[in-house]
Amino acid sequence: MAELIIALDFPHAEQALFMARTVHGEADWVKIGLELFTAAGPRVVTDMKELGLKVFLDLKFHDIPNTVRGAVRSAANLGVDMLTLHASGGRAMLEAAREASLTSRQSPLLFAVTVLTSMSAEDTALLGRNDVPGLVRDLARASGQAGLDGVVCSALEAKLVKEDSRGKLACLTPGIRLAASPDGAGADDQKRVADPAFAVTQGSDYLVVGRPITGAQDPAAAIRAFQRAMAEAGPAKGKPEDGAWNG
Ligand SMILES: O=c1ccn([C@@H]2O[C@H](COP(=O)(O)O)[C@@H](O)[C@H]2O)c(=O)[nH]1
Repeated sequence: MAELIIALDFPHAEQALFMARTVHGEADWVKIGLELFTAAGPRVVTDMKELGLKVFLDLKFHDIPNTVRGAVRSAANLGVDMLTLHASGGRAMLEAAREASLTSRQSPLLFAVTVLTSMSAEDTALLGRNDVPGLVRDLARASGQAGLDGVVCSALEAKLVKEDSRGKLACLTPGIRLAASPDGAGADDQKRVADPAFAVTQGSDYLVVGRPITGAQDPAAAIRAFQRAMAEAGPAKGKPEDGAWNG
C-alpha cells in the first residue's frame, strides 16, 4: 500500500509543528526540506520524532563522496527515517552514502533524486538530454547499482523505473495534485504532475504532497481526500493518458 508524505515547507518551526499536530493521526510521514531545516535546524527533526512521526529529510545531498558520507552519518544520527541525495552526484558519492547509512544505527532509507518534478524536457536539454524518461531510467539504474533503496521521480516515470529495476527500487513521487489538469492549472511550479490514483497505479510507493494539503482550509480533510483517491485507485486507471500531464 502506497504511503502519503506531507511536505512541511514552512519558514518557522512553530508553523511546521502546528501543522504536524493538525495532521497527527491522519498521516505517518512528514517531510522536512531545505526551507524548514535551514530555518529551524536539527531540533525540528527531534520534535517531529517526539510526536511519533516518521521523518523524511529531503536535503538532496550533492557533493564529493567524503562530504556526503559525513552528511548521511549526521542525518542518521538525528534519527531520520529516510533522506535524499542527487543521483547525478556519481557512483562513488552514492556508494559512500550507502555505506554511511548501513554503518549507522538507524540506517535511514536512501532515495536518489533523478530529475526534479519541476523540470521539463526543455530543462534537461541543457544537460544534453531531452528524453526525461530515459534520463530518469539511467539515473535510477545507477542508483540501483549503488545499492540505494529507491529514487525520486515523477509518477509519469514510476512504471518505467519499477519495470527496469524489476521492482527492486522504491519510487517516491512528488508533483501530486488531486485535480490533474492538462493545461497545468493548479500545478504550481511542478511540471511533471499526476493525480494520486495514477501515481498508485504506476507503482509509486510514496506520494509526497505539500501545498495542496498545508495550504488547504482543512489540512486533515485534504489528507483524507488524497488517501481516498489513493485507496480507490483501480487497475483500470493505469492508462498513461489518465490522470497525468507533462508540462
Ligand atoms: O523532484 C522533486 C523532489 C522533491 N520535491 C519536493 O516535494 C514537495 C512537493 O511540494 P508541493 O507543494 O506538493 O509541490 C516539495 O517539498 C519539494 O521540495 C519535489 O517537488 N520534486
